[in-house]
Amino acid sequence: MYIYTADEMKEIDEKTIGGEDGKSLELMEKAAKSIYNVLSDRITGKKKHKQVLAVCGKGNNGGDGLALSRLLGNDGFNIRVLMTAGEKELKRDTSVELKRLEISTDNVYYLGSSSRELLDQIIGDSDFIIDAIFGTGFKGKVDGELSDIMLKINDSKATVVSIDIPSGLVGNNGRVYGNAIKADFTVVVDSLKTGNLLGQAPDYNGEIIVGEGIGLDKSQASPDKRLLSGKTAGKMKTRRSSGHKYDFGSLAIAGGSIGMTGAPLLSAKSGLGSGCGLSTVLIDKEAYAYCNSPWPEVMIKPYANEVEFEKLLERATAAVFGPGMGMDEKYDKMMIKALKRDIPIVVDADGIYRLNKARDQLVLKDKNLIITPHLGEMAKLFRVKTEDVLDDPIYFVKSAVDCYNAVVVLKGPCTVIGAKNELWFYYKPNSGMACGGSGDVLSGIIGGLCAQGYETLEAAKKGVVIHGTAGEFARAEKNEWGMCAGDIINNIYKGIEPLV
Ligand SMILES: NC(=O)C1=CN([C@@H]2O[C@H](COP(=O)(O)OP(=O)(O)OC[C@H]3O[C@@H](n4cnc5c(N)ncnc54)[C@H](O)[C@@H]3O)[C@@H](O)[C@H]2O)[C@@H](O)CC1
Ligand SMILES: [K+]
Repeated sequence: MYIYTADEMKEIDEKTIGGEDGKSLELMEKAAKSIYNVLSDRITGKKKHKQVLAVCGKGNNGGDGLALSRLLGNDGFNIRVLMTAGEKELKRDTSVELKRLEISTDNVYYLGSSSRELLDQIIGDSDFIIDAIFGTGFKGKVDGELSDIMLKINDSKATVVSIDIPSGLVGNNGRVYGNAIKADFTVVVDSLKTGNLLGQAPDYNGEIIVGEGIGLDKSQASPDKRLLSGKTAGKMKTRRSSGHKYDFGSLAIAGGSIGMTGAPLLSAKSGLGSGCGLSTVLIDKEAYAYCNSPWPEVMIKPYANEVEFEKLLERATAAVFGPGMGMDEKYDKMMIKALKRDIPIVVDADGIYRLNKARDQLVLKDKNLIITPHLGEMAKLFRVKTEDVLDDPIYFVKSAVDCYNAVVVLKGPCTVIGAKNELWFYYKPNSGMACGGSGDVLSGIIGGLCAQGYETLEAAKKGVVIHGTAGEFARAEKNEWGMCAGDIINNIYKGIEPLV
């Protein structure tokens, strides 16, 4: 499934309409029908007693909401409409849809004209609220009376259905700068937009359902963004029954420092969990004394200097560099040694900001490099603020791909994987994954897959899916509060199963 930015979608809309009279209204009707088809499966009960309040803005999203209201009205629902813009401000098609609705003017309310008591009352006694205030054309911040109305809707008992995107979210990046609607369902028109997945979208979307296509002309769109899932991650390679441990690769994890020896251990254990034959933590001699492993299957080898470090790397078929390593400059030399080896390397955590320094000293052109930053690490890599990355994560992923000739995994509730000319979005919000060690587990899985011979993009895609699925199983066992990195590790095998 392809994903578009709101700007790309606007171009597609314009190309489809192509100045043809009536075409945009036809698309609006198709959008409404596709949303209606999704909803009719989900809205049950005696329709004639159900109150629907459609809250509609001046743009095409508002028009979609009005056209949908007509279909729901024909179906037996009681329809009321709250317009958030005056009649004269409405876009032409939206104005046409308001007339087509043909409901009594008593049931059409206007923000700014109707009293707050009355609006609070109609919000309070609605069973369903259709959120068609803003769609992907929204930019900026919601404030004033509209913001109060949104909060009222969010607090109401009604089931809230957002059309295309919860109103108040920015269509390109999913950011919320003021208030926004919190939906129970978001019914996306035709195709997912990046704003449905990124930024704060997971806190507002509710369940996301993509409606059927509305016949948009995408012939000139050249899409590069796709949804990553168990299906698009591809299958695991079969394992040779007669194979021995060296056939399944040897992973080295360089990391750990005093107080942070657990990070490389989590990564090493996860590498083994992903099927790799051997997993070894390479740790600074000083920190070695503090390294207590609960896993005897993980080897731990200390080094005193970069020469010893390089020697220990010799047998590795892939490496993870950075978990729990700390900021000490002495590790810069180890990083250069690691990157000079002709093996795939996952640079994670404290390794990431070092890449900036190492870049001038290395030829990264033909390297099999994977970088796995979270938002803050991406910001550090480019010496910008975290907010800047949130504003345009796609730009930073693409820039990191180009700067470092790497596969880039920007971790978050929607993880974005970037490679040359392609981007993959893995949308699996799970607040239980937001805990120390979860990233180490991911780098270990990806490293373990690289050690077994999966190429970098394939390892990143599979690794992200395995990690996310393992996290879902951990959540099912222990909930989002109770789960921790060790629980994700214990479920890696369940994350692999769908890919076998
Ligand atoms: N061609 C069409 O008719 C189609 C329209 N579609 C719908 O149209 C939506 C996009 O429509 P539009 O581009 O008209 O815009 P929207 O309906 O998303 O709403 C934005 C409107 O509010 C204004 N606005 C933007 N930021 C604002 C702010 N901070 N405060 C106040 N007003 C602000 C904009 O100027 C615009 O008029 C999609 O989300 C989708 O729902 C789709 O159904 C596909 C087909
Ligand atoms: K909306």
